[in-house]
Formats: sequence, C-alpha cells, structure tokens
Amino acid sequence: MAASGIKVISPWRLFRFVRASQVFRIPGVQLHTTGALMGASVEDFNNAKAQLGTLKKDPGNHVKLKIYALFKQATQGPCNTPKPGMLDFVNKAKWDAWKSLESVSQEEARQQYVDLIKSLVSAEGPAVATPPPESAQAFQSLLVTTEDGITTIRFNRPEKKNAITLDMYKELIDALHHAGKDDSVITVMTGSGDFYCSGNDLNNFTGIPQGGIEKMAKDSGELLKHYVKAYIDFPKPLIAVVNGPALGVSVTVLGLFDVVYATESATFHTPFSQLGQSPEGCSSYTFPKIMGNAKASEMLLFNKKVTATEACNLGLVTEVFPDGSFQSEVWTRLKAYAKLPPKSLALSKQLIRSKEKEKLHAVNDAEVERLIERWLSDECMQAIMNFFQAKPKL
Ligand SMILES: CCCCCC/C=C/C(=O)SCCNC(=O)CCNC(=O)[C@H](O)C(C)(C)COP(=O)(O)OP(=O)(O)OC[C@H]1O[C@@H](n2cnc3c(N)ncnc32)[C@H](O)[C@@H]1OP(=O)(O)O
Repeated sequence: MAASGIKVISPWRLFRFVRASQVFRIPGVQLHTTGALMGASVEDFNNAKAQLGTLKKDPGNHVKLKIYALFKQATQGPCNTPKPGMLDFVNKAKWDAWKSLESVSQEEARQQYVDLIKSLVSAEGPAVATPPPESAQAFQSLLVTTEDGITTIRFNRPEKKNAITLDMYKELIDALHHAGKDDSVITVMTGSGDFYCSGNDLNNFTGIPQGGIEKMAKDSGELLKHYVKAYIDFPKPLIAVVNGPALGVSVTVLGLFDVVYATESATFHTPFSQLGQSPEGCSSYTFPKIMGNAKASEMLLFNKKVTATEACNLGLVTEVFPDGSFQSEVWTRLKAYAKLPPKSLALSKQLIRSKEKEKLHAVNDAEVERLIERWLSDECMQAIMNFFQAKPKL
C-alpha cells in the first residue's frame, strides 16, 4: 500500500473501467467541495491521509485512482514521469489519472483530496466502535492477528512449550475457520517463545471425566478429527513458520501445510510408539508420500527426531533459515506472497488439494479410530504416567 492508500488492483478490471470513463464522477459519494482555493492545511491533509486507512468499505478502483492522482498532484505537482507502456495497465491508468490533473494547483489538489476523503468517511455513516472479531476476543492460548494480508495464528503458551490443551484445539479450529473466511491472503502458524509446539498437552489424558475413560477417549477422538479436518479443508495457502522444536501433532499436520519454513535449530519429533500411541494428522499417509516409507517409518514408528536440515532433505520442510535472520527473511518473503492475487492463490491451492481431499478425510477417520483404542491401552497410560512421574524428556 502506497502512502496514498492505493492497493494493487487487478490490471484487467482497472483497464476496463479506465477505458469506460476518463472522467472522475463518483456515484454515491457527495463531494463536499469547500472551495478549492481556500486550501487545506498540511495538518488537514495528513489527517485525511490517516483517515483513509480507517475506511471500512473498499471505495472501488475508480475512487482509489482519483485519490492516488490527487495525492500525487498535491505532494509532487504536475505529472513529470515518463508515460508507462500500453501493456502496463495499472501504471498507465495511474499515470493518466495524475496527468489529467496537471492544470490543478498543488493547494487545490490538497483541498480536493481532503474533501474526497471526508466524503468517503461521512458516506460510511457515524463511526461506531466495532468490537474486535469474536474469535480474537475469545482466545486464551492463541494470538491471532491480521496484518498486511496475513492472518497469523500463534500458539501462545510459551511457559508450557505451547502444548495444546483441549480448549486450545477448539480455539485453533475456530481460528482456522475464521482465517479461511477473512480477507487475508495467506495464513501463517507459528509459536511464541522458544518452541514451535510440544504437541498434545499430556494433561489432556490425566483427569478422568464423568462418563469414564472410554467417553474421554471418544470425545478426544472427535475433537482431533475436527482439528485435522480444519487443515484438510483449509481454503487458502497455509504456511508454518517453525520457530523452534516441534513435537507430536504439531509435526504430523505439517504434511497438510502448503509451505513449511524452519529456523535452523528447529527439530521435528513424532514419538508415538514411545507414548504407546499411533500417528495422526494424516501423517500415516502424507509422510510416506513426502519422504518414502523407510524414512517415514523411522520418524513415525521409531521416534527418530530430525533436525530442520534433515526435515528439509526429507521434503517435510520447504526451506531452512539461519536462526539469526529467520524472522526477518521469512516475514519479508511472506509479505511479498500476501501481495499475490488472492483468488488465484486459493484456487490453485484448491486444485492441488482437491485431488486427495477424500483420501485425506478417510485417513483422518482411520487414524482417529486407531488412536481411540490406543488411548485406552496400558502402553499409553503407562507412558503418560511416566512423563508426569519421572518427567523424562523426549
Ligand atoms: C484431543 C487429543 C488429541 C491428541 C492427539 C495426539 C497427539 C499426540 C502428540 O502430540 S504426542 C506428543 C506429546 N508431547 C510430548 O510428549 C512432549 C512432552 N514434553 C517434553 O518432553 C518436554 O517438556 C519438552 C521436550 C517438550 C521440553 O523440555 P524442556 O525444554 O526441558 O522444558 P520442560 O519440560 O521444563 O517444559 C516446561 C513446562 O512445560 C510442560 N510441558 C511441555 N510440553 C508438555 C506437554 N506436551 N504436555 C504437558 N506439559 C508439557 C512441562 O511439563 C513443564 O511444565 P512445568 O513447568 O514442570 O509445570
């Protein structure tokens, strides 16, 4: 977004409407021209620029072009840059818009800019304090933000290495559903603190609820199924920014992400047999597909912990970055991805995913069925007791 508030717009749409009308008449917006020659102050101008960012409704490309042209005229005077080529639709339209104002003085352009923004703000009606989205308010163990076209879902229990509690699974499902529908272009998952995520919170299996242990296993199975489903069906590009060690279910679902970036010191560990459990997150299907049976078995059967570089060589991780520059390099790249055309990205992702959605749902169902049995097994109960008694590190 430039200082004028102009977003990148589809060249084809822009081309069509600019050809249709070179005259800026803006339907639905009453221009309060307070007299161009009076001249708005620099402060008014700066306030208007700030107000532009608070508009809730997209004013449309036509108006955005007008805003752009007035901004340029007000700040730089008449258009003095070479005319872009005919096929450079966006820049050509912007250039034409600016050029068309060459007889307007800078002071007058400033006033028109202020008037136009005022009109747009008043057309939106009185400012009502909008509460943050429901999901953003409700989260206890996640930090969810949307900025620069990126919705970031951050595991946020650093004191427990971001282990996932039962409530946190529900929050993650909500956050993913919300991110799938919001106006962000890509969604990113990452962790607070030094871990990406230590997987399932082992306390999830310690209290025996009313209804007994069988009901607990069945309910947990349902929750896990919905959790994994949210990844299988996620409609936009989903990117993991693995900022530290990752364990268990936070690793297995990585096979359902579109891109996985990892810091050099991250590790990937799926210690299921050690815990008397079995793979989930569709990893019994995605891991062999990604890395071949032999390597997948080392991870899923024999608890092999792999480094970020090893995970990259196996194909589970897309790229590894040095610890020192991880955040800056990755976020620069993600911000650039978020400027790509959203529909094209989502549709391309869906084409890739649609080929195996049915298969993935079937795998999820089968894995959950097996896990419900496992959670009731002596092997699993013993492993969890061991963790809390002796606290052996995985
Ligand atoms: C609806 C249910 C779906 C279930 C899906 C099936 C999912 C399966 C899995 O995800 S399997 C993997 C489960 N994860 C683990 O077994 C990890 C257990 N934790 C550890 O081994 C270690 O804590 C560690 C290696 C992650 C980190 O070690 P270290 O750096 O030495 O830190 P601490 O151990 O001191 O940890 C700090 C604090 O956090 C607590 N904690 C960390 N991870 C978990 C966890 N997964 N479950 C519960 N608690 C966890 C740890 O106990 C410490 O707590 P304390 O400060 O002592 O109160």
